[in-house]
Amino acid sequence: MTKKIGFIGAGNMAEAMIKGIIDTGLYTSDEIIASEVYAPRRKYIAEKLGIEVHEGNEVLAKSTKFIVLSVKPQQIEEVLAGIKGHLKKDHLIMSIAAGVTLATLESYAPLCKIIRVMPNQPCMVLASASAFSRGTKATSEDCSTVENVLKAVGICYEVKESLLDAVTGVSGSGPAYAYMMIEALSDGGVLMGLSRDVATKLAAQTLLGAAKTILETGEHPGKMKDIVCSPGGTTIEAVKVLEDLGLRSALINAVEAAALKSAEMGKK
Ligand SMILES: NC(=O)C1=CN([C@@H]2O[C@H](COP(=O)(O)OP(=O)(O)OC[C@H]3O[C@@H](n4cnc5c(N)ncnc54)[C@H](O)[C@@H]3O)[C@@H](O)[C@H]2O)C=CC1
Ligand SMILES: O=C(O)[C@@H]1CCC=N1
Repeated sequence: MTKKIGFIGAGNMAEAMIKGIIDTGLYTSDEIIASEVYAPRRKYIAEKLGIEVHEGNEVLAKSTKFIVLSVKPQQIEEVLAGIKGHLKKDHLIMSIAAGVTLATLESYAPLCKIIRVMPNQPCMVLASASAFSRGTKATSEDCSTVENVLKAVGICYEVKESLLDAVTGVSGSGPAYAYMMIEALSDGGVLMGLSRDVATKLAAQTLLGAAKTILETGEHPGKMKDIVCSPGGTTIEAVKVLEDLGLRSALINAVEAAALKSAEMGKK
């Protein structure tokens, strides 16, 4: 057991998390191992992040006690079946797969301690929002191990497993909604004559600034919205358009749709 952490599946999320963990100094690149079936991806990750990347998952299971399952939900069963013989009771498995329940994970790896996490993609810039639930064998120390990783790359909360679907709808899938908003705001800026580059940077910084304001002041978003809306001014004209077109209900329905999909995936 020479490595501190191992990622099975070196895709987008694994890359984002590993980059965040290295950048923040929690683990060094030589303390991290990954396994990945796709050869060009192995080469890319090894070169970009300077970590050991293997084709098979067995080496990884033998090299570390802390395994992150970062493959797609549909691949979890096959991956765990493939390394079952190497999984011992001191292995801690952190799954980030959407919709795969603790009960399902525990049925695939009955000896192991398991924690189910819903992170989000901005872990690569140390600004992720995650939540986790512990399985029946996971100890408080295991939760701390997982929290150390999640807190190194952002904020995290422990929640009841039944709430992880809601977390998926808000923050797991949420970056996609925010990227769409940035893209659309930028389109609006271009429509009104700004260059694409300036419009995108202004839009992104505006979402970042609004988010920082809520997190740092703890103020209600509605109160801050009111402060921006001058009586008879420009913003309230735009707010009326957004209300007429249903921005709020579109977002509420989007969160519900993603959460329901996550719950549906958990029933399989
Ligand atoms: N993309 C996102 O923003 C988020 C994704 N998640 C969850 O994270 C997990 C990974 O998602 P992504 O990184 O987006 O997917 P991805 O498709 O980019 O990464 C999965 C990687 O696993 C590799 N792989 C497939 N089978 C394998 C096997 N048997 N052994 C080793 N490697 C194998 C694939 O080649 C691929 O590189 C999913 O379960 C998803 O539900 C959770 C939160 C956010
Ligand atoms: O779309 C998905 O299924 C994954 C889980 C949350 C974000 N991406």
